[in-house]
Amino acid sequence: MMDSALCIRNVSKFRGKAKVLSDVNLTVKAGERVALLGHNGAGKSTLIKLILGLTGISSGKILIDGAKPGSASARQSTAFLPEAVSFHPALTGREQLKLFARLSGGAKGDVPALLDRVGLSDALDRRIGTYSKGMRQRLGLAQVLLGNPKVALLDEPTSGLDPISRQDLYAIIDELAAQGTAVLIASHALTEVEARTDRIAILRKGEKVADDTLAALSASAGLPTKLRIRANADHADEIARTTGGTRINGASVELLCAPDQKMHELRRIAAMGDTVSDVEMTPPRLEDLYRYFAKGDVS
Ligand SMILES: Nc1ncnc2c1ncn2[C@@H]1O[C@H](COP(=O)(O)OP(=O)(O)OP(=O)(O)O)[C@@H](O)[C@H]1O
Repeated sequence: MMDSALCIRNVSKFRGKAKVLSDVNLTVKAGERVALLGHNGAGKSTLIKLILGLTGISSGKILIDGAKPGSASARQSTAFLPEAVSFHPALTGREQLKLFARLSGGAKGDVPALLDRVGLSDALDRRIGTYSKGMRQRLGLAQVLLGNPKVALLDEPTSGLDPISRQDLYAIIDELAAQGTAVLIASHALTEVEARTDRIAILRKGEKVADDTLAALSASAGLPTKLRIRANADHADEIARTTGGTRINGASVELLCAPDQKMHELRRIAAMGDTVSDVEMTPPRLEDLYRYFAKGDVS
């Protein structure tokens, strides 16, 4: 556990008398991309503030590459991209990155190549005041890349961006992880993080209620897979009767089956021979899992 770039152990946080984080454990290894999900007020921002050393831990421990939050070493190892990153509007993208490199001491990199990498080469010498929100987020990520941090904390990095900009941003996040940075992404954008992270952690009312790969969370939640069976000719009624499924239109039958029943059902459908023309399988999505874990459907 201690070899993780980010290690959060039994962390609790009180705000006055209210316990806003309760005994949270979370680790992120070098090169790992972990999504931090949770309802409004679940404690995501508080956890990020604790990692950044902006507010004190009530009990437990956080280590960033072995260093305590807020220490010079931890600050050197950590990068933070807020939801709406802001820079001095009078600086150009090139000036901002050069300034950041100088202020952060060790950051070295080919600034024009980096701005090209994040799709800002045309805006290199334009004032940031003229940048769109997506351009500012890209510049923020360029800054994160330049710092080559051990841990990157990204708070809703794609909020308010168009679909192409979102994809571009995730490609840059992948690159950040590939260079060995441990990436923690706080987000409400379930579909995005489903495809672009290695692990999902879910907070509910300050407690971590899930932390695993999507596949493992699906297995532990035991949520059903949807099978849609398409009938040949007019065999839909017969298929519905045999499987106990529901007719959803003239030619198809829908059936929900538990994970341990899936293979059994598929064999049964295969045995129906030519009455079936096709079967589509839809496993539970992160949205279903999120509802299960975050909304308290856990029994
Ligand atoms: N400075 C503060 N003083 C008192 N209570 C606070 C403070 N900041 C946050 N809280 C409370 O702590 C709890 C967790 O808030 P937090 O902002 O961490 O949630 P979040 O998961 O980031 O929510 P969102 O998705 O809305 O950003 C909430 O009940 C909030 O009201």
